[in-house]
Amino acid sequence: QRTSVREHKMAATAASSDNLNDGLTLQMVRDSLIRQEDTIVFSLIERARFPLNSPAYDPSTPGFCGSLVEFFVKKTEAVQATAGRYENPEEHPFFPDNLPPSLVPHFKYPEVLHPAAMSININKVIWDMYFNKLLPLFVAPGDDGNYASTAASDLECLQVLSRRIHYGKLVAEVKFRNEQKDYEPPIRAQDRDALASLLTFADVEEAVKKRVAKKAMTFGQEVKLGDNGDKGKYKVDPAVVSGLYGDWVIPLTKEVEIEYLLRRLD
Ligand SMILES: C=C(O[C@@H]1C=C(C(=O)O)C=C[C@H]1O)C(=O)O
Repeated sequence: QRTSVREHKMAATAASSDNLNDGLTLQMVRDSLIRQEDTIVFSLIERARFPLNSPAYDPSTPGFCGSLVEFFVKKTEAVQATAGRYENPEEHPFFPDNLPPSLVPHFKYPEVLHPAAMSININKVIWDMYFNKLLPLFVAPGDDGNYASTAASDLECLQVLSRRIHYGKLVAEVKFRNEQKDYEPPIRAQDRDALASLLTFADVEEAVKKRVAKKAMTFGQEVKLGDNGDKGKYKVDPAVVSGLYGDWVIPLTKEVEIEYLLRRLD
């Protein structure tokens, strides 16, 4: 389901099409982002099976020291940390404080990124965007009592969005390597705006927004035998998905790219 740096590297070795020492190309990174769109759209569709279920977000749920969702995410992240999830540089916890250590044998992930990448985690912003802005746009109001399944679905959405957005580190690394001479002056000047315009490809962004809307139509239609289903009725509104990308996913990915580049010469 996931395309990791390791898979990119294996593909790169097979294709041997590039002279970078680990063979990573912007096209490979973009192909992974495109694949991740499928997972994101499906996760939103899964979450939309449940209504809002606001008791899951009540910050004063007795016995939980925070909301049920917070409790669920913290406990799940602790289990996943023990199983080694956050040893992978592509994974970022939402509650990084006091996570237990991994108990699985150390795997040597390829060192593609500058070490400063480790200090970048914008999951607080992603959490706030997801619960306060996005969720009310694509789930129906109401309460069906399925709070644990709702929390599990929320965590899935949060993790896939976080992975996509933090992939900006890899995007930035490849762009930096491809055009080092252009990137160095604004990095030395710590000039965010200049970096933002260097790394922006408006045509790619437009294509991403159109494609995710199309994926929401394709994956979110009612599939029926014998007729063409309910035309125009989708499990998640395609406009909400392209809005999610245009308003948050793309800008936050670029924010990660900029944060990474600012530290790239440290
Ligand atoms: C991720 C990239 O960087 C920027 C962000 C994009 C995105 O988040 O989809 C698309 C184009 C660029 O403006 C990229 O160039 O692919």
